[in-house]
Amino acid sequence: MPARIVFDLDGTLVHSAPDIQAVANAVLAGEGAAALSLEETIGCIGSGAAIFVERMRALRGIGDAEQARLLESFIAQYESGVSLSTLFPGMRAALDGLAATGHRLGLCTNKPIAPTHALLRHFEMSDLFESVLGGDSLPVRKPDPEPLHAVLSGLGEGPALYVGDSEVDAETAARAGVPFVFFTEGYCHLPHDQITAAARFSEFAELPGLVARIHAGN
Ligand SMILES: O=C(O)COP(=O)(O)O
Ligand SMILES: [Mg+2]
Repeated sequence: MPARIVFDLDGTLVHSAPDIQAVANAVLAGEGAAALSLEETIGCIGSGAAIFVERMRALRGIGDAEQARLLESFIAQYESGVSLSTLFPGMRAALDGLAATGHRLGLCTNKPIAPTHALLRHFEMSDLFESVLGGDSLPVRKPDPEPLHAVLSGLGEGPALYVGDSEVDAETAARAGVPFVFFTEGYCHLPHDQITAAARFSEFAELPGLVARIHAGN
């Protein structure tokens, strides 16, 4: 039976941290603050742009009074940050294969919707997803289950799965009552044995088999 398969974006489909790092460092340079390493950047990703900027400020000792101004500057530059991002190996082939099998694909990310669409356009992936929501599309964002429910409603009926890379995604899926599939090569902030998942994978070539197995109930 065709399933509704919803994906996270940053750290799941796309290694986008180098672009986010570049935008963050442009903002920090304007403040005369030291640049973030890639590792520090990854530690700030997962809960959307406002939390990213809060964590970035905390790392560099920049006070709360600067939040609104720095967030505005970060958002203004975010859409242009696509050229340093790369697709996780085998991702496109796996998703094309799932779509060709009749599964309906959606995207539920905490990245704001404008840079989300910019990244999808850059990688010519917009047509893959029938339903797409970003971190600023609704009044609430992940780990609130509402965005995942809303993306799933856009995909009609059928069994559902959420595929993501972080503790935020695992919590979202659990709260939505949707089985979680954990991609282990992304930006998770917890030890992987603390992530509850119906299945986990490190290579996209494994994903179509996992989807078939989960829906066969074994
Ligand atoms: O932008 C973020 O902080 C996280 O984005 P994601 O939900 O696609 O991982
Ligand atoms: Mg992610």
